[in-house]
Amino acid sequence: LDQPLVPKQFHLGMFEIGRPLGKGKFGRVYLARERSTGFICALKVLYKSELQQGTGVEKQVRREIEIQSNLRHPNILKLYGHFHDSKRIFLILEFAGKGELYKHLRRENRFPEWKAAQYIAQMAAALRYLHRKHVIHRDIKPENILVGIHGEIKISDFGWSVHAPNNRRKTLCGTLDYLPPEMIKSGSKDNWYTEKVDLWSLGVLMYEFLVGEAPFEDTPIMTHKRIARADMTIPEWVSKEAKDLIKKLLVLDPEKRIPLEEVQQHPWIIKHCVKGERASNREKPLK
Ligand SMILES: Cc1cc(Cn2cc(-c3c(Cl)cnc4nc(-c5cn(C)nc5C)[nH]c34)cn2)no1
Repeated sequence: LDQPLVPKQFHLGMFEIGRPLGKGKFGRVYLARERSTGFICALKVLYKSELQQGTGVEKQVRREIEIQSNLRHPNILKLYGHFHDSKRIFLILEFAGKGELYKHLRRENRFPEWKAAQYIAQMAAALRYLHRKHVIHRDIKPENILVGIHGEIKISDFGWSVHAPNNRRKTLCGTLDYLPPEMIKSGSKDNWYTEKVDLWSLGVLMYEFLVGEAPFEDTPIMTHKRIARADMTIPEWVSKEAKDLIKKLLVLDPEKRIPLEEVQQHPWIIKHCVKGERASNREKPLK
């Protein structure tokens, strides 16, 4: 039943459009309801005119559709279908009831360790699923994560994801903060790299959840330098288990980064996420 939008041919008349939910570089997202079933979804509207400026964004949207349509995981935002008219492309997306994670992070400044650990555990599960399908997300950051009605996180925006191995250069747009050293290193023409890039970004994400700012946040030049040297300091008030996991993810050599299976078994994750943990060391009852 979780795929109620069965028809293969969708068109705009099938939907009642509700309030705008957000906007991105190339369009907007609206709350929408499919008329015949009452199914609530998020309709992402992209304007072809803005995509066709030869920036390769059109290929990204095609890749986003191709990749995300074939993914089914509780921590990955579902893409149910797509259609277009003369001027616009429409993506029918799962509605995430609690919106964009980065807004929660900005509002709360940083997350308590139990919440950050649950989010990182869910991210690790979603990335394991992606990597098993040889999909590298390549753009893991708070802005690309949504929160479902039960507080679970959902990776969205597969515009930058690719099927490994890939030697497409990632043109730099947006923040440098999350780029791994192997992607900013100049020199080799082919940016050939592996799923390990998502492990680095997971480490940056974990740091930002706990500290409230990214580990290499600085001027663009300095961020570049600090990433290339993995030059970060972790505040002393971060628990030693959390420090240990961050240091095992933010490793310059991609091959030496802790694998996702070991992330899920790490003491910091077990301490906060495994049911049946002694209540005494839990600030918040597990659901
Ligand atoms: C274009 C464009 C805009 C964006 C960013 N963006 C994503 C959403 C969004 C999606 Cl795709 C799915 N479910 C959502 N639920 C919300 C939401 C829920 N609450 C309570 N408040 C909000 C906001 N937003 C959702 C909106 N904008 N990406 O590409």
